[in-house]
Amino acid sequence: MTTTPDHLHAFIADLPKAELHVHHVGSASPRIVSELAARHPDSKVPTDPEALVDYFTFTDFAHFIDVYLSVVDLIRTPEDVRLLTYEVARDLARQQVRYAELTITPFSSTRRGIDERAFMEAVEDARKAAESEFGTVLRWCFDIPGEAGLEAAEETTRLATDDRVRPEGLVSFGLGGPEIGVPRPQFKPYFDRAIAAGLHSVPHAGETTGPETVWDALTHLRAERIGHGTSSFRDPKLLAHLAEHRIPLEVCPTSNIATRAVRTLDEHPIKEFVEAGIVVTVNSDDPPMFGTDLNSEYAVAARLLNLDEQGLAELAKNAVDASFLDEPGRTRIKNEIDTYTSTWLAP
Ligand SMILES: O=C(O)c1cccc(C(=O)CC[C@H]2O[C@@H](n3cnc4c(=O)[nH]cnc43)[C@H](O)[C@@H]2O)c1
Ligand SMILES: [Zn+2]
Repeated sequence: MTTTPDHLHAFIADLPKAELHVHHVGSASPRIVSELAARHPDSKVPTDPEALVDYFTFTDFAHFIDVYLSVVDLIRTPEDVRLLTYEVARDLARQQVRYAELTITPFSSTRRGIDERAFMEAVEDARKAAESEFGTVLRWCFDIPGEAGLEAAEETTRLATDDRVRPEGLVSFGLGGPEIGVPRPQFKPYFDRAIAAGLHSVPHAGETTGPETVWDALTHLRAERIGHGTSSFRDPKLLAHLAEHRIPLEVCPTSNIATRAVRTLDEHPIKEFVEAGIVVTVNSDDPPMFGTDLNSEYAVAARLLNLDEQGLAELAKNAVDASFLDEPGRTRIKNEIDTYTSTWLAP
C-alpha cells in the first residue's frame, strides 16, 4: 500500500471544498462529545477523549448505530443543538470547507423531547453564525431514520414540509440508518411529499445491502444523488445508469471500512465508479466516529484514484456541481478552486 505524498496533503489542506454527506450528530468532535457526556453523567458515553477512540471502534453497522444513538442521547437541550452545530461548522471551516450539506435527523431529537421550533431555531442560529463568522455556507438535509419506521417517516416529512416549522436552510430529504430489513419502497409517499415541497431526494442506499436497494432508491424515491451506493459496482447496468443519468455517488471510503461494509480501502470500489464514468464525490460521513475528516478522505481518494493536484481540484469541483447550492454560489467556489490550483502549480 503506497501513501499519499506530503505535497498532496498540503495541497488538500488548503483546497476549497464542499462536503455533501456528513451527519450532524456524527460530526461531534471528541471534545464536544466528552463535554456533553460530562454534562449528562447518567450516559454510558466516556468523558475521556482517549477512551472515545475505543468506544468508536465498531464491530459492524448495527454496533455503529447503537453507539451513534448513545451520542444522540447526549443532545438534550436546544443549547446542546446550537453548540454542536456551531462547533461542527468551525471544524468544517478549519478544513477549508466552503459549503456543506449537513444531514440532520430531527425525529431523534423531537422524540427525545426537544421542542421542534426551538430545535429549528438552534440550527438556524448556528448556520447564520457559521456563515458570517467562518464564511462556511451550511444547508440541511433532513433524514428519516428508516429503522424507526413510518412514524418517523411521517414526523420527518411533517417537519420538512410544514412552512411554519421547516428551516430556511433545508434543501434536501434523506433516508438513513440500517438498510437490512428496511425496504426503501415503503418510504415513497413521504419522498413524494418532500419532493412536492421543493426538496431534493438524497437517500442512503447500497451501503449495507446490494445494488437492488440503489435501484429502489432511484425508482421509488427518485434519488438525485445516492448516499454511499457502495454495492453498485456489482451491477454493470446500474453503473451505466448512474453514469448516463449523471446521478452522483456520495462516496465515504473510511466510513465503509469503519462499519465493515468494505474490508479494506484497497478493495473499495471508488475506482470502478470513476472508470464507469460516474460522478464521484468524496465525503466524510461521521468523521470523528470514524477517525477521519474530509481532508483525510481526499488523501485516500488521491491514493486510490492516483490523483495529482489537478485531479483533486476536479474531485472538489464534482462536489460543488453535485451540490444544491445556487448557481452563483457554485461558480464562486469553483473559481476559488481554480485560482487556488493555478497559484499552487505556478512555477
Ligand atoms: O432516534 C431514534 O429513536 C431511532 C430509533 C430507531 C432507529 C434509529 C436510527 O436508525 C438512527 C440512525 C441514524 O444514523 C445516522 N447515520 C449516520 N451515519 C450513517 C450512515 O453511514 N448510514 C446510515 N445512517 C447513518 C442516520 O442519519 C440516522 O440519524 C433512530
Ligand atoms: Zn451517511
